[in-house]
Amino acid sequence: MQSQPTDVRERMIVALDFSTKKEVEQCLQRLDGRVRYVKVGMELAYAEGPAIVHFLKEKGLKVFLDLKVHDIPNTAKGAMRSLARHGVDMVNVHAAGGTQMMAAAREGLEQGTPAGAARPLLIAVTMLTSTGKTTMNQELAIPGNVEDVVVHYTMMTKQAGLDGVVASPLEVPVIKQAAGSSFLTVTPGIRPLGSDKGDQTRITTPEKAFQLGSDYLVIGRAITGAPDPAEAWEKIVQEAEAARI
Ligand SMILES: O=c1ccn([C@@H]2O[C@H](COP(=O)(O)O)[C@@H](O)[C@H]2O)c(=O)[nH]1
Repeated sequence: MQSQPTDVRERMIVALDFSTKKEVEQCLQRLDGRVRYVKVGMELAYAEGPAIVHFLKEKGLKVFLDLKVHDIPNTAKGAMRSLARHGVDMVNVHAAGGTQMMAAAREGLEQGTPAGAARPLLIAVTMLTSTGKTTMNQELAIPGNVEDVVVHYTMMTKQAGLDGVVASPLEVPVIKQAAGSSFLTVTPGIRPLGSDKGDQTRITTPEKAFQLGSDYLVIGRAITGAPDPAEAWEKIVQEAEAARI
């Protein structure tokens, strides 16, 4: 099992939700060497392909390739085998694909990891942070509380041999209680005080997310959409450090 880095800067993953390499370059320039871990999601990966991952790795950044694989086990396995070749640090699947699919994904990732290289971390999305109880109950037809479903998916994920889960920071205490403190939690839904909630539902502030025990915070628009991204980054770091996280 993995342990979290001690420096908060290494635990902040900036979501590069852009559609061109140029926008990525501009954003990194404005962050002026601060960022250490970035997330490449579907928008950027589909637009720029694997070259964008190699570009970011050459800059010395850690890369979470957030493609949320969700398919039959054989296809998920093949997808992970291919993704492993690109030298990323973290990849993911949807836990809703089931235990068999997640175990197959892990197998594919192991097969595709080049000899001598470390296998990328493999985590599973529990319930998207944009989803609230009403949507989960009525549209997805999943009864109960979001927290209980997140814990259920977490235990499936652990059983399948993955390294951790994606969830809201609000669920981190129950995840750690159920799966153990070393089971990784990667948490989007981060909103500094006064920032726009947008399409997210299960949110909290960066400071609170650290206090709740999130291993990694995924932060997109609060940094990339700020008038001064470097200032937004520094404010989060300073607040975390002031709270002695
Ligand atoms: O449950 C999930 C899973 C992934 N995400 C991703 O995180 C970022 C969040 O961006 P913000 O701008 O900070 O809202 C985004 O790339 C999502 O695809 C998530 O939000 N929730």
